[in-house]
Amino acid sequence: MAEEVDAPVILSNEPGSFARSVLAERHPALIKKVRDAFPYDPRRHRALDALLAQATDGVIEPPDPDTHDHDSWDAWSRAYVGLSWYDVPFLWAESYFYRQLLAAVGYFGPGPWQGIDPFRPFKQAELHTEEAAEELAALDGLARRPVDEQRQALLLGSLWGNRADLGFAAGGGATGAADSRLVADDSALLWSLLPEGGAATLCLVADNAGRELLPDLILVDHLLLHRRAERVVLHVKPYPYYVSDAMTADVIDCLRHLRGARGSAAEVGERLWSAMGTGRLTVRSHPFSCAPLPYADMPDDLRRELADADVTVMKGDLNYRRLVGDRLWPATTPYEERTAYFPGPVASLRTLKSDVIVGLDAPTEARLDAERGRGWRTSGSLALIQASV
Ligand SMILES: O=P(O)(O)OC[C@@]1(O)O[C@H](CO)[C@@H](O)[C@@H]1O
Repeated sequence: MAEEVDAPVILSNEPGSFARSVLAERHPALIKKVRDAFPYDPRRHRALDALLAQATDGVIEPPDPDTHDHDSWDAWSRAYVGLSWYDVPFLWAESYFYRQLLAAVGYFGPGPWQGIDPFRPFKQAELHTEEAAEELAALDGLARRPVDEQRQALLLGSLWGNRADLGFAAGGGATGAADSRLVADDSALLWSLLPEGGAATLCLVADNAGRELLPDLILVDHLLLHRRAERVVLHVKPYPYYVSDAMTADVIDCLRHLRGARGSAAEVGERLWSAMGTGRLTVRSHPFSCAPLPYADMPDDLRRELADADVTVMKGDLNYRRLVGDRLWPATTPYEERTAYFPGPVASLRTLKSDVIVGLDAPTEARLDAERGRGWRTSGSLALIQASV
């Protein structure tokens, strides 16, 4: 969809910028981490080394002709092949990096490494942390609180769960900053879209696995149990992406983990397991979830599907960038304006981990700039709940 906009697209070539640090520091560190986490053969090592050289000092190479997604990536990369990774849109460069990393480790196969998620060890470790255990144990106390209070607490749990992003942690970002707060809170509008007994369909576009997906699933259970949603469609990624993004395997891991816990957490796990069996909870993995494109360019089948939902909730920073467009918008650009193309009501639950932000009022922006300098946009210590109908 062609759009008349003049906000600059985010590239990674500005010295000192957040985007540049992701390509120059985060991606090389990630290659090393993946290389060390598996006993890859010499061929995989060579492919990873080649990707490291290419992505840091080289130019963009075309996708391998033998891969299943060659045609899509060939079309998406035509304008960028031969250019420096730093001179193309940040969103595109990151997405292609993850796709090339998977190709390097043999994920797309055929071969012995086909389907082996290179990020799985890190996602698994997340599930078994002390913090994750404490969060599940806290559900027993929450179950004794009034239902409205539970619902709001679970919404905030799902929102702040977005800080548990392993790509972000690899870049040294805050994971539990003390100065956390919301810069926008449309939760009342969001709840008005999910009235009790309203037989709503909620589409939840998930972000990270592990410590973000657990609270997402716990929120979903609450909404199904208390009839704020009759049906929930959970969108996950079809392949490993942005380190810790959730796939179907990660949903299953979380459900098993919940069922194996004690008390309220185990009950949540049992209910969600049955909800998948009855179709009240469905998992979807649309190929567009890993496309290097904004949601404004979503294909018609996905558009139709999202149009059927009473509300779509987008989790996380990357979904936010794709929803409003990965550009340096004035922060006071209305969220409604940037999401006007969306086929139904949409909400964002996101901690702020990149330069993109819309929907702020001018005094809030001025206060944040004065109090925190420009770093507030990327530190992960602030969050927002935005919605438009
Ligand atoms: O979507 P998520 O998990 O909330 O965040 C993904 C993220 O860490 O990745 C990008 C850098 O790699 C940032 O834009 C963003 O903060």
